[in-house]
Amino acid sequence: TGSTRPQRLLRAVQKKATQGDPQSVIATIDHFCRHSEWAMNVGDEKGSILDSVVTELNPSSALELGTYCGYSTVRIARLLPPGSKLITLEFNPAYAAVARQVIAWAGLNDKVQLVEGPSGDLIPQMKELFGVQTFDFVFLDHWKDRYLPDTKLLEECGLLRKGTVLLADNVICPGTPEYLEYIRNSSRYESRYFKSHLEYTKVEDGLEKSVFLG
Ligand SMILES: O=C(NCc1cccc(CNc2ccc3[nH]ncc3c2)c1)c1cc(-c2ccc(F)cc2)cc(O)c1O
Ligand SMILES: [Mg+2]
Repeated sequence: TGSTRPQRLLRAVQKKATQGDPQSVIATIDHFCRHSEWAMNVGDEKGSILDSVVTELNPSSALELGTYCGYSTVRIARLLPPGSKLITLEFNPAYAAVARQVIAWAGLNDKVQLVEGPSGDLIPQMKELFGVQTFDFVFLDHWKDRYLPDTKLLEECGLLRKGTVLLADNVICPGTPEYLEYIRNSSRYESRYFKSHLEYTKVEDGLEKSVFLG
């Protein structure tokens, strides 16, 4: 029984990145994915767009759907102001186990709460389980056919407020057609597409930024 790709990614982080230095964790993962093994992290190009959206918003409460190895978790959490919280949901226990160690290596445990389970079950429990009122920022990067149902669930559970920003990865590749159709035609959102590339490739992909209007 050999190692998995997430485990090899984690080993690279623990070998090459500086403990407590989120930027070196990000750089190590990007190098690993570019020169050793591709992995489905948001990557450096789309990651810079993610950084600018988070920096401009300066969110106190943030939600990430789809942790994977924790790359975007680290990108987001490193930019959060003191006292703010990022809740990240991961369904796959093996991914969650790797992500916990990547987040710890980056020294971001006090800003991140990783919760294992499916978004469909956890979103309705956010208020009672985690004392969340509403989210200022949501990053969608989990199963692409869950983007739309989970966005509707966030609305129904009163977890969005006027001005909440949703940022969706992979709206071109692999693609989220139903989500794009809904969000771009809904009068309750103001959306903008940020053209980019699929992580570590020349294939087109992009991020859709949508502001909830209430
Ligand atoms: O599919 C993707 N990511 C989602 C994903 C995928 C697998 C497992 C999980 C398990 N995690 C999970 C699931 C359900 C969940 N519910 N609540 C939380 C939660 C968490 C999540 C993806 C694919 C590609 C891609 C691949 C190949 C290719 F050629 C081009 C592009 C690029 C990306 O950037 C991607 O993000
Ligand atoms: Mg993605």
